[in-house]
Amino acid sequence: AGDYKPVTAQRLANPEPENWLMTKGNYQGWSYSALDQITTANVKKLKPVWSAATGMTSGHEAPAIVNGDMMFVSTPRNQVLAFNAKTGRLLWRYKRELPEGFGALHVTNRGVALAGDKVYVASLDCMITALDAKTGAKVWESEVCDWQKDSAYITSAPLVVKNVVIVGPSGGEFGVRGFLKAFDLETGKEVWTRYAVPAPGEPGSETWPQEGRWKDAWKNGGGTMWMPGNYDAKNDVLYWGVGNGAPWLGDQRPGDNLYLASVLALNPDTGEIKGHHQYHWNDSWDWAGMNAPTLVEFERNGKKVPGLISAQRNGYIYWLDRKPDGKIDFNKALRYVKQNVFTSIDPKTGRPTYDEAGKPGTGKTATYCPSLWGGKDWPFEAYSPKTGMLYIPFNDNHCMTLTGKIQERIPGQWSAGVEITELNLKVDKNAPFVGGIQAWSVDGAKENWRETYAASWNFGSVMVTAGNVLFAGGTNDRMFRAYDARNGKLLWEFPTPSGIISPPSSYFIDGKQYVAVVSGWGVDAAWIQGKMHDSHGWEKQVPEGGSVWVFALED
Ligand SMILES: O=C(O)c1cc(C(=O)O)c2c(n1)C(=O)C(=O)c1cc(C(=O)O)[nH]c1-2
Ligand SMILES: [Ca+2]
Repeated sequence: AGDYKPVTAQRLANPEPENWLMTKGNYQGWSYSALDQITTANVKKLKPVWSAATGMTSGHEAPAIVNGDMMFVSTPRNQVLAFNAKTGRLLWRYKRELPEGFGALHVTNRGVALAGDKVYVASLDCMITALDAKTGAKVWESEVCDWQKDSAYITSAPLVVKNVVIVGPSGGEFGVRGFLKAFDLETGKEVWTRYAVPAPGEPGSETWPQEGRWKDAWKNGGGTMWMPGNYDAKNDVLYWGVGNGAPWLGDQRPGDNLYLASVLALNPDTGEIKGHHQYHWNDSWDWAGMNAPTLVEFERNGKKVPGLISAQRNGYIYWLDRKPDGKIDFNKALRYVKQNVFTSIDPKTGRPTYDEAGKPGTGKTATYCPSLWGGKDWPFEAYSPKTGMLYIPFNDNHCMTLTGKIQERIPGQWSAGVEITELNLKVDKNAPFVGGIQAWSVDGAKENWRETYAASWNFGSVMVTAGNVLFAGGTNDRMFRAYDARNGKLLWEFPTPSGIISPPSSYFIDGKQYVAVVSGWGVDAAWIQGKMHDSHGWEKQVPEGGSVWVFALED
C-alpha cells in the first residue's frame, strides 16, 4: 500500500464510514458503523472471507483497526500485525519481547491508535511505541511507567487527540496510583501527566485521609485509567474513566476518595481537570469506573441536550449532563442488574447511600452483588443513532463474598487487601441466565429488549451498524452472532476457533462491507469459566488461540 492515507485530526473527529480508525469507531465511543450494505434482511448470507492465526494465546481484546486497505491488530504479549484488509495478506509483524521476570495480572492489549502515517501501541512493560504504518518499523518509544518500580503494566489502547497520544497504565490490584500521560505524536516527548488521585493540597485531596494511620493512602490509592477515553471534539473536552481504589477495602482510606470510580473531564492540551462525576464514593468492591461514558444527545423536556451515558460495573446506567465547559451534572441512574448495596441515590447529586452489610472491610466479611466483574466489566457498549438505543453486554445473578485484610505492598505483587485465592464468586444456581445483552432507549430510559445466555457469561463488546445489525461475541460457545438491533432477534451465527472477547469492527473496500472480529478467549473470561466449571460443571476451558476473522456477504 504505497498510498497510505494519513490520519489527520479532522478525519479522527469526523471518520468516514469506510474506515475504523479507532477502537470504538468514533470519538463519542459509539462502536457504531454507518455502513448499511449488510442488513437485517441479508445478514444470513454472511460468509468468512479470510482468517489468520495471530500466533498468540490468552485474551485477544483488540479490535481490527482499518485505514484504507490496511488493517492493524494488536495481540497479547506486545505484538502488532498488519494485514491487507481485503485479502488477509500479512504485511508486517511487530513484536516486542517482554523483559525477563515480567508478570502482569492481565496479559492483553486493547488496540492501537492511528495518526498521520504512524501506528501507536502501548505495551505490557509500560512503553508506548510509534510504528511506521507502512512498514512496522519503530519510529520512537517512550516510557509511560516503570513496570518494576511501579508494578504497573499497560493493557489499554491509546487515544490520539490533536497532536498528542494519551494512555494510562493498569495496576489497581498492585497499589498503583493511576495516571494518564500524553506524548507528542511526532517526537514521543511527554506533554503532560494527570494523576487520578490528588496529592495533598490539590483539589480533591480533602476526600483522602490527611493524618493518622492512613495519611499516606493516596500514594498507592489506585484509580488506574486502564480503558481508553472518549472525546468531545466540538467542545475540546476529553472524558476518561477512573478505576478502583487500592487496596479494595475502603476502610483503609476513609473518605470519598476522589477521583476513584469516577469519570473525569479533561483539557486534552494540559490534562487539567474540568469536571467530574463520582459514581460511588469510597469504592470497596473493585467496581471501579474505568469505562468512559458514551457521548450522546438525549431528550429533556422535548429538547435534545448533550449528555453522557454508560452502564457501569456497579450495576447502574448513568445519564449525565455534558456541559460545554466540561462540567458534568448528574441526571439519573437506573439499575440494570441485581445490586444489593445502594439503598438510595440522591436525585440531585447522584451520590448513593449504602447498606453497610454489603460493603467489605478489613476483617469484615460482606456479600455483594454484582460481584467485582460488575453488571458489565470492560467490554464496550454500543450506541445506534438510528435506533436511539444503548446496547449493553451484561452479566447478572452473580455475587461475591470477600473478607478484607491488611496486605503489605510488595512491588509486582497482588496487594488488593484480599487473598487472590479467596475471591469467592457465587453464581445463583437457580437463575435462568448469567450473561446477555440489554437494549435501552436513551431518551425513554427504559429497556426495550434483552437476549440472555443460560450457560455463559458475556465477555464480549458489541458493535451496531446502520443496517440495524448488532454484532456480538462474548460467549463460551465460540459464536460470533448478528442480531436485529431493533428487537434482539438472532439472525446469524458462526463458530470461531476460540471464544470472542474482542470488539467487532466494520469497513468498506471496493464496493463491499466487511465485518472483522478477533477470536481468542482468555484473561478474566477464562478465569471465570474455570470457576463456573467448579460450581456449575460447565466445560472447564474454552479453546485458546487467537485468529482474525473477516466476513462479507456472498456475491
Ligand atoms: O485495576 C486495574 O488496573 C485493572 C486492570 C485491568 C486490565 O488492565 O485489564 C482489569 C481490572 N483492573 C479489573 O478489575 C478487571 O475486572 C479486569 C478484567 C480484565 C480483562 O481483560 O478481562 N481486565 C481487568
Ligand atoms: Ca481492578
